[in-house]
Amino acid sequence: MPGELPDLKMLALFGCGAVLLRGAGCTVNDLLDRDIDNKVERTKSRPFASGALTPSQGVCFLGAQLLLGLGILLQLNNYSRVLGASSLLLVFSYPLMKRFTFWPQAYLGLTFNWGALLGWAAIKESLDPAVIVPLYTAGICWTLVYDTIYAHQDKEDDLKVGVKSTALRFGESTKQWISAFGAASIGSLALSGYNAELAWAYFPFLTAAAAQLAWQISTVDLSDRADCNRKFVSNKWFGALVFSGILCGRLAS
Ligand SMILES: CC(C)=CCC/C(C)=C/COP(=O)(O)OP(=O)(O)O
Ligand SMILES: O=C(O)c1ccc(O)cc1
Ligand SMILES: [Mg+2]
Repeated sequence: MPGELPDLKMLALFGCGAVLLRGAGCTVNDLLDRDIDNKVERTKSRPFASGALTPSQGVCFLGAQLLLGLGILLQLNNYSRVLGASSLLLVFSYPLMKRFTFWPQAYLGLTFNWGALLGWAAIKESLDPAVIVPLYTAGICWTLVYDTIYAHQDKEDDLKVGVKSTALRFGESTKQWISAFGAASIGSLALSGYNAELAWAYFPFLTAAAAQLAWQISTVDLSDRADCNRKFVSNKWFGALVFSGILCGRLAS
């Protein structure tokens, strides 16, 4: 509702759900990647890659994560329960994509941003295409930016172990590609906010978020692993700016 704070119970449920599902995604990913991760310096000390945990212990842990996730999903409306459960198809198939396509980052985008659809559905019991299509698109384009930067950390190792990524696909043209995806993300966020009738206060935050994105893309040294990681992590600020913009755009409307 315009001029109101978001439902705090929903915010808490989605906060916990995001942490749980991201965790479950990491468990699946690290289980399926254990024979790749043990050949790569950055990942070889992970629990399954190093043998500290057995795959069956991993499956039990995954079961616990998914059960807790189910506890959250059951508190939402029926429409959202189906939508939320269907995200598991993406979560379970994501780790396989890096074996087949140079665009696993796009698939991670489809997976990671499912929550945007779910959030809308949980409140409205429907999906309004004018808002959620550009919102989901914006999330996918944003993921393509930060996960391509992330993948540049591993490009030499990935070549050795036969893993594909947009970092390898884009190569020397990475900055042009991610600039285009960054611009598409900002444009789509503007359209989504406009269609959701957010107040003017949303747009200064979106402008600041665009500046943050432009800063990371223009300053990242793609041949420096530490800098790639730093710029990847800096996306928490991009997320915080967009979130604050939505909040203020709603309060001021
Ligand atoms: C909800 C989901 C799908 C969560 C998974 C997130 C994740 C770990 C992505 C990176 O995979 P990666 O194999 O490219 O990265 P790394 O090399 O760090 O394992
Ligand atoms: O949650 C992670 O570990 C993660 C998320 C996004 C990425 O692009 C890479 C890793
Ligand atoms: Mg991996």
